[in-house]
Amino acid sequence: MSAVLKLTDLQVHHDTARGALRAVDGISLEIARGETLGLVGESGCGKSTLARCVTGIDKPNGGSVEIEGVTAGRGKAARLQRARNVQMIFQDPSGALNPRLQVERIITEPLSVAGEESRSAHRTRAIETARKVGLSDYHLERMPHELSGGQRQRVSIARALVLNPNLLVCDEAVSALDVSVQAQVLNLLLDIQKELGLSYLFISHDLAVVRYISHRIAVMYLGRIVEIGAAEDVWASRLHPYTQALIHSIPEEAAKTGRTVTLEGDVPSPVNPPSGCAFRTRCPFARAACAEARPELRAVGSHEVACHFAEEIAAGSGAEPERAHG
Ligand SMILES: Nc1ncnc2c1ncn2[C@@H]1O[C@H](COP(=O)(O)OP(=O)(O)OP(=O)(O)O)[C@@H](O)[C@H]1O
Repeated sequence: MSAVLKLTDLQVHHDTARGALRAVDGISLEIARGETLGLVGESGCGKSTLARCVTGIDKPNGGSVEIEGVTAGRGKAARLQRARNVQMIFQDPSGALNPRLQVERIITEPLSVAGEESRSAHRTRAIETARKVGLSDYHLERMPHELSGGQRQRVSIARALVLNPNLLVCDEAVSALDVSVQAQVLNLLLDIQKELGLSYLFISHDLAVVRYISHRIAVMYLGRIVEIGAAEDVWASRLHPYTQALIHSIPEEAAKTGRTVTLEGDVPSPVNPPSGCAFRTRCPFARAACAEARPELRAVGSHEVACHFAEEIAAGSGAEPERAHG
Protein backbone atom coordinates (compact mmCIF):
# COMPACT_ATOMS: atom_id res chain seq x y z
CA MET A 1 0.00 0.00 0.00
CA SER A 2 1.24 3.48 -0.76
CA ALA A 3 2.20 5.79 2.08
CA VAL A 4 -0.31 8.38 3.28
CA LEU A 5 2.49 10.97 3.10
CA LYS A 6 5.71 10.77 1.15
CA LEU A 7 8.25 13.60 1.09
CA THR A 8 11.10 13.33 -1.40
CA ASP A 9 14.13 15.59 -1.07
CA LEU A 10 11.95 18.45 0.19
CA GLN A 11 13.61 21.88 0.07
CA VAL A 12 12.26 25.16 1.42
CA HIS A 13 14.38 28.28 1.10
CA HIS A 14 13.50 31.77 2.30
CA ASP A 15 15.11 34.86 0.79
CA THR A 16 16.58 36.98 3.55
CA ALA A 17 18.73 40.12 3.61
CA ARG A 18 21.72 37.89 4.44
CA GLY A 19 21.05 35.39 1.66
CA ALA A 20 19.05 32.21 1.10
CA LEU A 21 17.95 30.54 4.32
CA ARG A 22 17.52 26.78 3.96
CA ALA A 23 14.73 26.10 6.46
CA VAL A 24 14.18 22.58 5.10
CA ASP A 25 17.21 21.18 3.31
CA GLY A 26 16.53 17.87 1.60
CA ILE A 27 14.09 15.87 3.71
CA SER A 28 12.72 12.51 2.58
CA LEU A 29 10.31 10.52 4.73
CA GLU A 30 7.13 8.47 4.62
CA ILE A 31 4.20 8.00 6.96
CA ALA A 32 2.10 4.83 6.68
CA ARG A 33 -1.63 4.53 7.33
CA GLY A 34 -2.41 4.52 11.03
CA GLU A 35 1.16 5.51 11.88
CA THR A 36 2.47 8.40 13.96
CA LEU A 37 5.79 9.93 13.00
CA GLY A 38 7.12 12.23 15.71
CA LEU A 39 9.33 15.07 14.47
CA VAL A 40 11.51 16.60 17.15
CA GLY A 41 14.16 19.29 17.33
CA GLU A 42 14.90 22.66 18.90
CA SER A 43 13.15 25.85 17.93
CA GLY A 44 14.28 27.07 14.51
CA CYS A 45 15.32 23.71 13.06
CA GLY A 46 12.55 23.83 10.44
CA LYS A 47 9.75 21.71 11.89
CA SER A 48 6.96 24.24 11.31
CA THR A 49 8.18 25.00 7.80
CA LEU A 50 8.00 21.31 6.97
CA ALA A 51 4.48 21.15 8.46
CA ARG A 52 3.37 24.14 6.41
CA CYS A 53 4.65 22.45 3.24
CA VAL A 54 2.71 19.28 4.00
CA THR A 55 -0.51 21.24 4.46
CA GLY A 56 0.17 23.45 1.45
CA ILE A 57 0.57 26.78 3.30
CA ASP A 58 4.23 27.03 2.18
CA LYS A 59 5.43 26.05 -1.26
CA PRO A 60 8.58 23.95 -1.53
CA ASN A 61 11.48 25.19 -3.67
CA GLY A 62 12.39 21.64 -4.55
CA GLY A 63 11.42 18.03 -4.06
CA SER A 64 7.89 16.73 -3.78
CA VAL A 65 5.01 16.17 -1.38
CA GLU A 66 2.89 13.12 -2.22
CA ILE A 67 -0.36 12.56 -0.39
CA GLU A 68 -2.11 9.22 -0.87
CA GLY A 69 0.18 8.54 -3.82
CA VAL A 70 -0.69 11.80 -5.62
CA THR A 71 1.81 14.64 -5.97
CA ALA A 72 0.33 17.67 -4.26
CA GLY A 73 -0.37 20.35 -6.84
CA ARG A 74 -1.44 23.98 -6.83
CA GLY A 75 -4.72 25.64 -7.75
CA LYS A 76 -8.11 25.60 -6.06
CA ALA A 77 -9.14 22.02 -6.83
CA ALA A 78 -5.78 20.67 -5.62
CA ARG A 79 -6.02 22.77 -2.44
CA LEU A 80 -9.50 21.43 -1.64
CA GLN A 81 -8.36 17.89 -2.33
CA ARG A 82 -5.44 18.39 0.02
CA ALA A 83 -7.71 19.85 2.74
CA ARG A 84 -9.81 16.71 2.58
CA ASN A 85 -6.74 14.54 3.13
CA VAL A 86 -4.63 16.64 5.47
CA GLN A 87 -5.60 18.89 8.36
CA MET A 88 -3.48 20.70 10.92
CA ILE A 89 -3.75 21.31 14.66
CA PHE A 90 -1.79 24.26 16.01
CA GLN A 91 -0.14 25.04 19.30
CA ASP A 92 -2.32 27.83 20.59
CA PRO A 93 -5.96 26.81 20.49
CA SER A 94 -7.08 30.32 21.48
CA GLY A 95 -5.30 31.93 18.54
CA ALA A 96 -6.49 29.28 16.08
CA LEU A 97 -10.21 29.62 16.91
CA ASN A 98 -12.29 32.58 15.75
CA PRO A 99 -13.37 34.26 19.02
CA ARG A 100 -16.60 35.59 17.47
CA LEU A 101 -17.99 32.23 16.34
CA GLN A 102 -19.89 29.64 18.32
CA VAL A 103 -18.09 26.32 18.66
CA GLU A 104 -20.53 24.60 16.29
CA ARG A 105 -19.70 27.08 13.50
CA ILE A 106 -15.97 26.75 14.19
CA ILE A 107 -16.14 22.97 13.85
CA THR A 108 -18.26 22.99 10.68
CA GLU A 109 -16.49 25.86 8.88
CA PRO A 110 -14.28 23.49 6.84
CA LEU A 111 -17.51 21.84 5.52
CA SER A 112 -18.73 25.23 4.30
CA VAL A 113 -15.36 26.01 2.71
CA ALA A 114 -15.48 22.65 0.92
CA GLY A 115 -19.05 23.47 -0.18
CA GLU A 116 -20.44 20.44 1.59
CA GLU A 117 -23.98 19.66 2.61
CA SER A 118 -26.89 21.58 4.06
CA ARG A 119 -27.04 23.41 7.38
CA SER A 120 -28.98 20.62 9.08
CA ALA A 121 -26.38 18.11 7.90
CA HIS A 122 -23.72 20.40 9.37
CA ARG A 123 -25.47 20.23 12.74
CA THR A 124 -25.43 16.42 12.65
CA ARG A 125 -21.76 16.37 11.67
CA ALA A 126 -20.92 18.86 14.44
CA ILE A 127 -22.61 16.67 17.07
CA GLU A 128 -20.95 13.48 15.78
CA THR A 129 -17.51 15.06 15.58
CA ALA A 130 -17.81 16.78 18.97
CA ARG A 131 -18.61 13.42 20.58
CA LYS A 132 -15.50 11.87 19.03
CA VAL A 133 -13.39 14.39 20.92
CA GLY A 134 -15.30 14.20 24.19
CA LEU A 135 -17.41 17.38 23.80
CA SER A 136 -21.19 17.53 24.18
CA ASP A 137 -24.04 19.54 22.63
CA TYR A 138 -23.57 21.99 25.50
CA HIS A 139 -20.07 22.83 24.27
CA LEU A 140 -21.30 23.37 20.69
CA GLU A 141 -23.31 26.39 21.84
CA ARG A 142 -20.48 28.05 23.74
CA MET A 143 -18.07 30.74 22.56
CA PRO A 144 -14.33 29.81 22.64
CA HIS A 145 -13.61 32.06 25.65
CA GLU A 146 -16.15 30.09 27.72
CA LEU A 147 -14.07 26.92 27.38
CA SER A 148 -10.90 25.72 29.14
CA GLY A 149 -7.61 25.39 27.25
CA GLY A 150 -8.04 21.62 26.97
CA GLN A 151 -11.61 21.99 25.68
CA ARG A 152 -10.46 24.56 23.13
CA GLN A 153 -7.83 22.14 21.88
CA ARG A 154 -10.59 19.49 21.58
CA VAL A 155 -12.52 21.98 19.41
CA SER A 156 -9.42 22.39 17.18
CA ILE A 157 -9.18 18.61 16.87
CA ALA A 158 -12.91 18.33 16.02
CA ARG A 159 -12.52 21.03 13.38
CA ALA A 160 -9.56 19.13 11.93
CA LEU A 161 -11.57 15.88 11.86
CA VAL A 162 -14.80 17.16 10.33
CA LEU A 163 -13.73 16.53 6.71
CA ASN A 164 -12.56 13.00 7.59
CA PRO A 165 -8.90 13.53 6.69
CA ASN A 166 -6.34 10.71 6.55
CA LEU A 167 -3.46 12.69 8.02
CA LEU A 168 -3.35 15.14 10.93
CA VAL A 169 -0.35 17.42 11.27
CA CYS A 170 -0.06 18.35 14.94
CA ASP A 171 2.37 21.28 15.37
CA GLU A 172 3.22 21.62 19.08
CA ALA A 173 -0.41 20.61 19.67
CA VAL A 174 -0.06 20.07 23.42
CA SER A 175 2.85 22.39 24.23
CA ALA A 176 0.66 25.23 25.55
CA LEU A 177 -1.37 22.95 27.86
CA ASP A 178 -0.81 22.02 31.52
CA VAL A 179 0.85 18.64 31.98
CA SER A 180 -2.32 16.85 33.17
CA VAL A 181 -4.35 18.29 30.26
CA GLN A 182 -1.50 17.37 27.88
CA ALA A 183 -1.88 13.72 28.87
CA GLN A 184 -5.64 13.84 28.27
CA VAL A 185 -5.24 15.34 24.81
CA LEU A 186 -2.46 12.87 23.88
CA ASN A 187 -4.65 9.96 24.99
CA LEU A 188 -7.56 11.39 23.01
CA LEU A 189 -5.33 11.53 19.89
CA LEU A 190 -4.33 7.90 20.48
CA ASP A 191 -8.00 6.82 20.87
CA ILE A 192 -9.06 8.69 17.72
CA GLN A 193 -6.20 7.10 15.80
CA LYS A 194 -7.29 3.64 16.87
CA GLU A 195 -10.90 4.33 15.96
CA LEU A 196 -10.33 6.06 12.61
CA GLY A 197 -7.00 4.62 11.42
CA LEU A 198 -5.58 8.15 11.06
CA SER A 199 -1.92 8.96 10.49
CA TYR A 200 -0.20 11.73 12.45
CA LEU A 201 2.81 13.90 11.80
CA PHE A 202 3.38 14.95 15.41
CA ILE A 203 5.77 17.86 15.80
CA SER A 204 7.19 18.88 19.15
CA HIS A 205 10.36 20.16 20.78
CA ASP A 206 9.55 17.79 23.68
CA LEU A 207 11.10 14.38 23.05
CA ALA A 208 9.33 12.77 26.02
CA VAL A 209 5.93 13.72 24.55
CA VAL A 210 7.01 12.58 21.08
CA ARG A 211 8.17 9.22 22.47
CA TYR A 212 4.82 8.70 24.21
CA ILE A 213 2.69 9.16 21.10
CA SER A 214 4.91 8.08 18.17
CA HIS A 215 5.56 4.78 16.40
CA ARG A 216 8.64 6.28 14.77
CA ILE A 217 10.73 9.33 15.64
CA ALA A 218 12.65 11.65 13.32
CA VAL A 219 15.15 14.05 14.90
CA MET A 220 15.69 17.24 12.92
CA TYR A 221 18.62 19.65 13.06
CA LEU A 222 19.08 22.69 10.81
CA GLY A 223 16.65 21.55 8.14
CA ARG A 224 17.80 17.93 7.93
CA ILE A 225 16.95 14.64 9.61
CA VAL A 226 19.87 13.42 11.71
CA GLU A 227 18.30 10.27 13.19
CA ILE A 228 15.15 8.30 12.36
CA GLY A 229 13.73 4.96 13.41
CA ALA A 230 11.24 3.10 15.59
CA ALA A 231 10.48 5.22 18.67
CA GLU A 232 11.88 2.76 21.20
CA ASP A 233 15.01 2.11 19.10
CA VAL A 234 15.79 5.79 18.78
CA TRP A 235 15.14 6.31 22.49
CA ALA A 236 17.03 3.29 23.81
CA SER A 237 19.83 3.15 21.20
CA ARG A 238 20.18 6.87 20.53
CA LEU A 239 23.24 7.32 18.38
CA HIS A 240 23.38 10.88 17.13
CA PRO A 241 25.04 13.18 19.67
CA TYR A 242 22.19 15.66 19.09
CA THR A 243 19.54 13.04 19.98
CA GLN A 244 21.62 12.10 23.03
CA ALA A 245 21.81 15.72 24.13
CA LEU A 246 18.05 16.21 23.64
CA ILE A 247 17.34 13.14 25.80
CA HIS A 248 19.90 14.01 28.45
CA SER A 249 18.40 17.46 28.82
CA ILE A 250 15.05 15.94 29.93
CA PRO A 251 15.12 16.35 33.75
CA GLU A 252 13.91 12.77 34.50
CA GLU A 253 16.61 11.34 32.24
CA ALA A 254 19.29 13.53 33.78
CA ALA A 255 18.21 12.26 37.21
CA LYS A 256 18.57 8.62 36.02
CA THR A 257 22.05 9.05 34.62
CA GLY A 258 23.11 11.57 37.26
CA ARG A 259 24.34 13.72 34.41
CA THR A 260 22.92 16.84 32.87
CA VAL A 261 23.97 17.70 29.37
CA THR A 262 23.30 21.23 28.32
CA LEU A 263 23.14 22.02 24.68
CA GLU A 264 25.30 25.09 24.60
CA GLY A 265 24.72 28.01 22.31
CA ASP A 266 21.95 28.42 19.81
CA VAL A 267 21.19 26.55 16.64
CA PRO A 268 23.55 28.16 14.05
CA SER A 269 21.99 30.33 11.37
CA PRO A 270 20.59 28.28 8.48
CA VAL A 271 21.76 31.11 6.17
CA ASN A 272 25.34 30.15 6.83
CA PRO A 273 25.43 26.68 8.36
CA PRO A 274 28.71 25.08 9.51
CA SER A 275 30.56 23.09 6.82
CA GLY A 276 30.36 19.30 6.95
CA CYS A 277 28.18 18.19 9.83
CA ALA A 278 25.94 21.09 10.86
CA PHE A 279 25.92 19.88 14.48
CA ARG A 280 29.71 19.81 14.85
CA THR A 281 29.93 23.29 16.44
CA ARG A 282 27.93 22.00 19.43
CA CYS A 283 28.99 18.35 19.36
CA PRO A 284 31.11 16.90 22.18
CA PHE A 285 32.42 14.18 19.82
CA ALA A 286 33.39 16.50 16.94
CA ARG A 287 36.70 15.91 15.14
CA ALA A 288 38.45 17.37 12.11
CA ALA A 289 36.65 15.02 9.69
CA CYS A 290 33.29 16.45 10.79
CA ALA A 291 34.12 19.82 9.18
CA GLU A 292 35.00 18.21 5.86
CA ALA A 293 32.12 16.04 4.71
CA ARG A 294 28.45 16.15 5.50
CA PRO A 295 27.30 12.85 7.00
CA GLU A 296 24.32 11.36 5.14
CA LEU A 297 21.61 9.28 6.83
CA ARG A 298 22.63 5.60 6.84
CA ALA A 299 21.57 2.43 8.61
CA VAL A 300 23.51 1.76 11.80
CA GLY A 301 22.12 -1.06 13.92
CA SER A 302 18.36 -0.88 14.10
CA HIS A 303 17.79 2.56 12.58
CA GLU A 304 19.26 5.40 10.52
CA VAL A 305 21.63 8.09 11.68
CA ALA A 306 23.68 10.85 10.04
CA CYS A 307 26.95 10.87 12.00
CA HIS A 308 30.44 9.84 10.80
CA PHE A 309 31.19 8.23 14.15
CA ALA A 310 27.90 6.47 14.86
CA GLU A 311 29.53 3.00 15.04
CA GLU A 312 32.06 4.21 17.57
CA ILE A 313 29.34 5.85 19.60
CA ALA A 314 27.23 2.66 19.37
CA ALA A 315 30.19 0.62 20.61
CA GLY A 316 30.59 3.02 23.49
CA SER A 317 34.08 4.04 22.43
CA GLY A 318 33.20 7.62 21.52
CA ALA A 319 34.85 10.22 23.71
CA GLU A 320 32.94 11.25 26.83
CA PRO A 321 30.93 14.40 26.21
CA GLU A 322 33.09 17.28 27.31
CA ARG A 323 30.09 19.34 28.24
CA ALA A 324 28.65 16.76 30.64
CA HIS A 325 28.40 18.06 34.18
CA GLY A 326 28.61 15.28 36.75
N1 LIG B 1 9.01 33.48 6.17
C1 LIG B 1 10.25 33.33 6.59
N2 LIG B 1 11.24 34.13 6.16
C2 LIG B 1 12.52 33.98 6.57
N3 LIG B 1 12.91 33.02 7.41
C3 LIG B 1 11.98 32.17 7.89
C4 LIG B 1 10.60 32.28 7.51
N4 LIG B 1 9.92 31.29 8.17
C5 LIG B 1 10.83 30.61 8.90
N5 LIG B 1 12.06 31.14 8.76
C6 LIG B 1 13.30 30.63 9.37
O1 LIG B 1 13.39 29.27 9.00
C7 LIG B 1 13.99 28.51 10.06
C8 LIG B 1 13.05 27.40 10.46
O2 LIG B 1 11.89 27.96 11.08
P1 LIG B 1 10.69 27.06 11.63
O3 LIG B 1 9.65 27.96 12.20
O4 LIG B 1 10.29 26.11 10.58
O5 LIG B 1 11.40 26.26 12.80
P2 LIG B 1 10.76 25.40 13.98
O6 LIG B 1 11.69 24.28 14.21
O7 LIG B 1 9.36 25.10 13.70
O8 LIG B 1 10.85 26.41 15.19
P3 LIG B 1 9.68 26.96 16.10
O9 LIG B 1 9.27 25.80 16.93
O10 LIG B 1 10.34 28.07 16.86
O11 LIG B 1 8.62 27.46 15.15
C9 LIG B 1 14.28 29.51 11.17
O12 LIG B 1 15.63 29.92 11.07
C10 LIG B 1 13.34 30.66 10.87
O13 LIG B 1 13.86 31.87 11.37
